[in-house]
Amino acid sequence: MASLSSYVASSAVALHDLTAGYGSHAAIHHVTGEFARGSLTAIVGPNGSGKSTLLKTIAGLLAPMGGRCSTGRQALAYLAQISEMDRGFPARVRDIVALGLWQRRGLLGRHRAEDRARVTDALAQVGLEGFESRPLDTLSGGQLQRTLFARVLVQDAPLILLDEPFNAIDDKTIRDLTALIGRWHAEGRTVLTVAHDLALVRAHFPHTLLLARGAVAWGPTADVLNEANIARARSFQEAWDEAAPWCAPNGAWQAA
Ligand SMILES: Nc1ncnc2c1ncn2[C@@H]1O[C@H](COP(=O)(O)OP(=O)(O)OP(=O)(O)O)[C@@H](O)[C@H]1O
Repeated sequence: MASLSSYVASSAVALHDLTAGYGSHAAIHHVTGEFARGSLTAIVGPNGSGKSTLLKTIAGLLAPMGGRCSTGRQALAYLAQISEMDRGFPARVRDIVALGLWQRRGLLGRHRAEDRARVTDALAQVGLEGFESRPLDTLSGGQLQRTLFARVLVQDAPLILLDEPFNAIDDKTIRDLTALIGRWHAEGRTVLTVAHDLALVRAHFPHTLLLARGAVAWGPTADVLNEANIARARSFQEAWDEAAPWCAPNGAWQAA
């Protein structure tokens, strides 16, 4: 068996017996596995199964309650669910996209001509030419998601975490954004995407993690998304008990 250090080095994200949640409530339990460098993985599961919690923990926004989550300190781009965003924030499209530069320039750093060109180029790549000055609160849902993808483009990170990027957007936007995700994958980046549409996952994501507070199945999408696994994930959800102790002592949610 590989040592933990070689295991971590060969992966972009390594989870070891990871438990994470809020206060005393563990939302994900005893998850162990790795996202290989350069892999493209969909994270699927019922509502409340811990998908966003896992992404937030990988992004470093939540500390593990138990176990470990290692990203090897590589730069990462994290896109929260659009519903978590304050659409009334007084900003223009160019400001939101330029936030992707902060690791390079600092939050208050002056932007150079090359930075402005980068922002303009990223907007063109997501089909938003000429949108630089548009206030955030005038964008449609699809335009906002395209703006956020432009920010990820500008960030140029090797690890990309996307939380439900296909929610409430039309088919054309979904096609354009999945093409962009496919390009990031072809460039060798590691991409983790929370998604609900299993047909879309089967068509575009080579790997899948099926989550129901623990990893029900994790591997090639065709192996993971079978009827038995999907039914198992659903049954975990139906068995959910809000008053349960914070964590099954034997890691009962873990994949068999
Ligand atoms: N900030 C929070 N404080 C307390 N509990 C939370 C918080 N955020 C999420 N939870 C709880 O953690 C559990 C997992 O939530 P999470 O958002 O990770 O699920 P999800 O799989 O992303 O769901 P969905 O598909 O509905 O977005 C749920 O029971 C949820 O109520």
